[in-house]
Amino acid sequence: MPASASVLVLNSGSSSIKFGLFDISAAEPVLLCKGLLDEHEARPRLVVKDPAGEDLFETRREASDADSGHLFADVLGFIEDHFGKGSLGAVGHRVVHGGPDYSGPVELTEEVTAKLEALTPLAPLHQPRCLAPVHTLKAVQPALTQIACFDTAFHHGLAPPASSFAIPRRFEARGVRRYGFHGLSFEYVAGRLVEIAPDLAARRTVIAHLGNGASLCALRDGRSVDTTMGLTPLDGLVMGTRCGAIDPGVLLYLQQHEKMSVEAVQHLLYHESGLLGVSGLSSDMRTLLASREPAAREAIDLFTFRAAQGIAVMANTLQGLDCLVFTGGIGEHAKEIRGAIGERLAWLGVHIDPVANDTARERINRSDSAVDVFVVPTNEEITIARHCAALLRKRHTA
Ligand SMILES: Nc1ncnc2c1ncn2[C@@H]1O[C@H](COP(=O)(O)OP(=O)(O)O)[C@@H](O)[C@H]1O
Ligand SMILES: CC(=O)OP(=O)(O)O
Ligand SMILES: [Mg+2]
Repeated sequence: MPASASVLVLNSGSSSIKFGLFDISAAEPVLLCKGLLDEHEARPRLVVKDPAGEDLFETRREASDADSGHLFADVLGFIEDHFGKGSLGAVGHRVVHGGPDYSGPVELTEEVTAKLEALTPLAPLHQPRCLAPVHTLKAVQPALTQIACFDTAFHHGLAPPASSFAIPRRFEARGVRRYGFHGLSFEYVAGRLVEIAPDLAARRTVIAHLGNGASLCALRDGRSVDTTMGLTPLDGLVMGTRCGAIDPGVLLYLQQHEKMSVEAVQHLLYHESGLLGVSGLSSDMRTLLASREPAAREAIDLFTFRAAQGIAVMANTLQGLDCLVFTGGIGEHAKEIRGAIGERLAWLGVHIDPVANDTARERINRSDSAVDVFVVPTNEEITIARHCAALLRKRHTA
């Protein structure tokens, strides 16, 4: 491989840290290997697989190594051993919040990194996890180019009224508005839709990204015109441990009557709510689907009720619905959830074919469905690799 021809992509989500190494010497990035940094086990683990999913490498850290940052350095070591010294041209990071200033990828200088760290109160579950590896990798290889790609960027064109909150306007001027997240996923899925169903791609589409975090995006002409997450990734749908949209009076009540501190309310809403809070069992949809506990069923019902409700709201923004796409861990794998959401939306002309839904091979609607329904596996990592490759090329030709 030519020197500096690859990009390492890190995707730090709320429940997982995934990565991919891409060759960017051709127009379209090619996956060389992928992996997972697993912090949930007693000893943090790094697993690297080839593009087909066969194991290439695995290492574990001591339990005392509470900071899994060392694992990022292990990834660099693996790349040097396997692909040669100097083969890595840059690292691309998924950064959840880009704030008002960033509508596209940006190089992570110290100034930019500090600016993004200041946004931590707006994404406390994600922003520190996204930015921690920037420091670790800088300490190991100070000369390495690091690039941030934002969840918020895809929604940068959101305009009032979709982007506005009904509070005095002076707050909007200070950046208090709907930003929206999961943009790297929506961008990828919108691109795939152009390939799968070119006649539909410009039409009224809702993409349902249902993972540990969950949100909806309404697209017209492939662009975001509304979304369920807001200033923070707490708004909108029921999530693994997040509450989604909630009467803001509840927050006041918890502070005034339950005497909870701001930090305690933040912890409750980000870490203890959602599927976990309602079921009292788990934030993981697989566990809930396998459970016979009534509380698990109640959590699932609330999840599908609110997802269907949100899709109807997005359809109203679009003044109709032509196409519905499921993605994310739950959207791609949980046929029961897709089926239940479809049933709640039958009045809107959503009719899912049970056999196609079982196999989840792209199109899953019945032939008499007014709405075309698809399952499209997301790929935030390749979206980041594409952005990094474009930025590096621009820098080269500048
Ligand atoms: N086969 C499956 N059936 C049902 N749910 C699944 C399945 N596989 C993954 N999930 C769910 O997907 C969610 C994680 O989604 P994912 O998009 O991978 O997370 P993240 O938001 O961390 O990127 C979990 O709730 C998990 O239970
Ligand atoms: C923004 C967000 O909620 O991301 P994730 O689903 O990866 O937690
Ligand atoms: Mg995710």
